[in-house]
Amino acid sequence: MMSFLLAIEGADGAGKATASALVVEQLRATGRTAEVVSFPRYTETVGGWALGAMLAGTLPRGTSPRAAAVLYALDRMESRDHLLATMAANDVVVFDRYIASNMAYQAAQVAADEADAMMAWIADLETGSFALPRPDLSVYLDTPAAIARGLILKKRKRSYTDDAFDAYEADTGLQDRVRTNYAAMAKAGLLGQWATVSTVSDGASRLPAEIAAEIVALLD
Ligand SMILES: Nc1ncnc2c1ncn2[C@@H]1O[C@H](COP(=O)(O)OP(=O)(O)OP(=O)(O)O)[C@@H](O)[C@H]1O
Ligand SMILES: Cc1cn([C@H]2C[C@H](O)[C@@H](COP(=O)(O)O)O2)c(=O)[nH]c1=O
Repeated sequence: MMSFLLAIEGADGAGKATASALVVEQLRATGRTAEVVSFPRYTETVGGWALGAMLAGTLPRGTSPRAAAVLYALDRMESRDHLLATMAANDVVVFDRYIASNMAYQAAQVAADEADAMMAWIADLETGSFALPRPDLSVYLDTPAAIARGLILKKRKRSYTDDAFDAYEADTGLQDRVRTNYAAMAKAGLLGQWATVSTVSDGASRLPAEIAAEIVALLD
């Protein structure tokens, strides 16, 4: 079975996990098989464990953007069998973050004139060297910074840290640059087709089920 690969992307606290779960629920209600695969897989892979330590700030040394990119790609590479099995068993696989996350976040941590090269290098590493499949559609959940910050505080306790904000979430400048990168990637169609879905209306969060329905409609 050829499954449709849908990537839900966005800054921290954009509402990706919530939307991904509801998209799967709504797809199943229409008779399609669907499952979420969430990256990083903190408790399932060596790369995921190392990323948890990096985000918790407990790694002994700082991690360069390129080294971090390799760890995120490694987490997906280690997940290859799980990914292929999920694809074989489902009409739609919904990624709660995928390769575009690596491109948006690591390009946000290098000089502006190196950002495009960083994105191209990551795309080549993951889809070329590591032979990971490209998404059929990436959806950028566009959530304003102030709202996303509030939603991060509502998140459940994480496996890798007790802190309210991990290292990337605490860096508001990084989050702003990540948003800029996502908007540019969606416009340029990097990695394939994109759609942008706003999660707010009149300055307030939209209902999660309504956001998910807009995403499901994109597949139809
Ligand atoms: N549209 C929404 N309206 C109200 N609350 C929401 C909405 N979307 C998500 N939330 C809540 O915000 C919190 C964070 O949401 P979620 O985990 O989906 O974000 P995320 O983008 O996956 O975060 P991260 O990438 O940082 O892990 C959760 O407690 C969730 O219930
Ligand atoms: C998959 C992936 C993630 N990141 C960044 C984005 C977040 O700040 C953290 C952890 O993700 P979570 O959704 O909060 O659990 O890691 C990244 O830089 N590159 C990636 O490939």
